Amino acid sequence: MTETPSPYVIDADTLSGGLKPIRQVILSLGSNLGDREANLQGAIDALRDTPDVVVVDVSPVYETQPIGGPDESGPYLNVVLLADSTLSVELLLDRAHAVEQAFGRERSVKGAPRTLDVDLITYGKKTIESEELTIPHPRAHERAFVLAPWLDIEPDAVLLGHGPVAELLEKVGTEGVTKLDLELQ
Ligand SMILES: Nc1ncnc2c1ncn2[C@@H]1O[C@H](COP(=O)(O)OP(=O)(O)OP(=O)(O)O)[C@@H](O)[C@H]1O
Ligand SMILES: Nc1nc2c(c(=O)[nH]1)N=C(CO)CN2
Repeated sequence: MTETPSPYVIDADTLSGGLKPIRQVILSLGSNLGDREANLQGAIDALRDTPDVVVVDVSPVYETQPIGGPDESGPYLNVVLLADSTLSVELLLDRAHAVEQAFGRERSVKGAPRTLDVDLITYGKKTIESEELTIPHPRAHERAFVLAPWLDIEPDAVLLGHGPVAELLEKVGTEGVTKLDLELQ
């Protein structure tokens, strides 16, 4: 007797053939050197131009006092992006670094003023701990410059391993973090 394949049984090979899961990712962008607004807008444009990355929302712009870094560091402009992506987390980090480079980012001492910083805050519900990458970002939970703009675009956001972003921001406080009347696209 020959067996006719059931049309209702999903073939796992077909599913894995080229189909990759879509992850919701949160990215934090910061600039405290040069034309800060142009740097952030350029970075958003570059991320929008990235294949397999769809920028879903951009937070309002915040002006924030620098955390760490040399004494002469000036204030940052910070935004948070919500995006959907089928890129692997490694490719996403590569792209983040390429975008930083394109905007003249120089890597000198840790925390030095920078034209552009792109941090991966979360990548779906994944936790990752490798030499190059820690996901969720290990300092996101204590950074009002990440939490405040994130909360604006995702009021019920939860930071994996730490809890609701609204509660984290309440703990950290919003001193030194000012929402500007400025929206980037
Ligand atoms: N979640 C992450 N997002 C971005 N970079 C990360 C992450 N986890 C680890 N890294 C690694 O951190 C390295 C240093 O990043 P970077 O120079 O932007 O640090 P920083 O912005 O000065 O400080 P911070 O890490 O506190 O934001 C990167 O080369 C990258 O490999
Ligand atoms: N206000 C502010 N401070 C920072 C920032 C930043 O984006 N904003 N980024 C840092 C390294 O990622 C270190 N300190």
